[in-house]
Amino acid sequence: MSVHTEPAVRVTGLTRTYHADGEPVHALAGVDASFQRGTFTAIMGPSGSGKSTLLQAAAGLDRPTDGSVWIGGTELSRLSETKLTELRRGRIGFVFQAFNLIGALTVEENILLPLRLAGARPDRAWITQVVDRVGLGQRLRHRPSALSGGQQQRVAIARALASRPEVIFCDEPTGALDTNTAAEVLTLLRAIVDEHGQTVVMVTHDPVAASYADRVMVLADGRIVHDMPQPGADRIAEHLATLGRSRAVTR
Ligand SMILES: Nc1ncnc2c1ncn2[C@@H]1O[C@H](COP(=O)(O)OP(=O)(O)OP(=O)(O)O)[C@@H](O)[C@H]1O
Repeated sequence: MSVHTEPAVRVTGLTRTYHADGEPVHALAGVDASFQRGTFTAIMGPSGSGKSTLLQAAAGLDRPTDGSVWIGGTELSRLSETKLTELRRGRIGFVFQAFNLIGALTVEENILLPLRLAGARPDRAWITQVVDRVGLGQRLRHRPSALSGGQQQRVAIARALASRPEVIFCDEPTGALDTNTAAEVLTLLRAIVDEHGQTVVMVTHDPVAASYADRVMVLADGRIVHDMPQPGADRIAEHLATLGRSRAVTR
């Protein structure tokens, strides 16, 4: 497979079984998916359908029970914990709903932290571009507590971009933001894909947030039940409602 055409992320036969009170819970029941470079995918589905589990496994934060995860040409299950940590720091960005910034560090220190932990020298030209893109040039010396929620999430996005990762995973990145601030953050994610060719995979419950993506994948009971090119917020909402009705009938 050519280096240029291989997907940024590929998962095959991905299975994750938890055990709760001795009973198996099949959070992922065999998921196959590829995420091409320079694309923005939204992952949706009812609560408990396996969205976060898929994201965590694809990002190497959790080891699947079975199946494979590829980041570019690297298969994660073959890596030692040390190599997996290195890969996460250098080749993957992660944006959380709760921002997860370090309160004692400045905005600039937060953005550079993953590079420092990796012992990597920051690419100053790239960092300047990222800071400009997220609009935080005047805030670099501030602490996160002095910023609004939207600004804090933009710091988290800059931090995720600092190492020029192959993919950025976002778990409900706008879940804690009001509508206008959410729109700013989603516009930024869209621009990162369009202007920098980044790959973004985002879990969201919000059809409007998903309408910023190129593709919408819907999970139910640990499986992909819809995988569609951007259908628009109204059709996304219809698909989710249909799913809710059919699940209600089958239970
Ligand atoms: N650590 C765990 N131990 C046991 N079961 C778990 C664990 N983590 C997740 N699960 C179960 O796995 C299933 C999938 O969970 P997951 O968090 O991936 O769903 P989700 O689609 O992200 O849900 P939500 O939209 O509510 O965040 C659920 O049934 C959940 O209860």
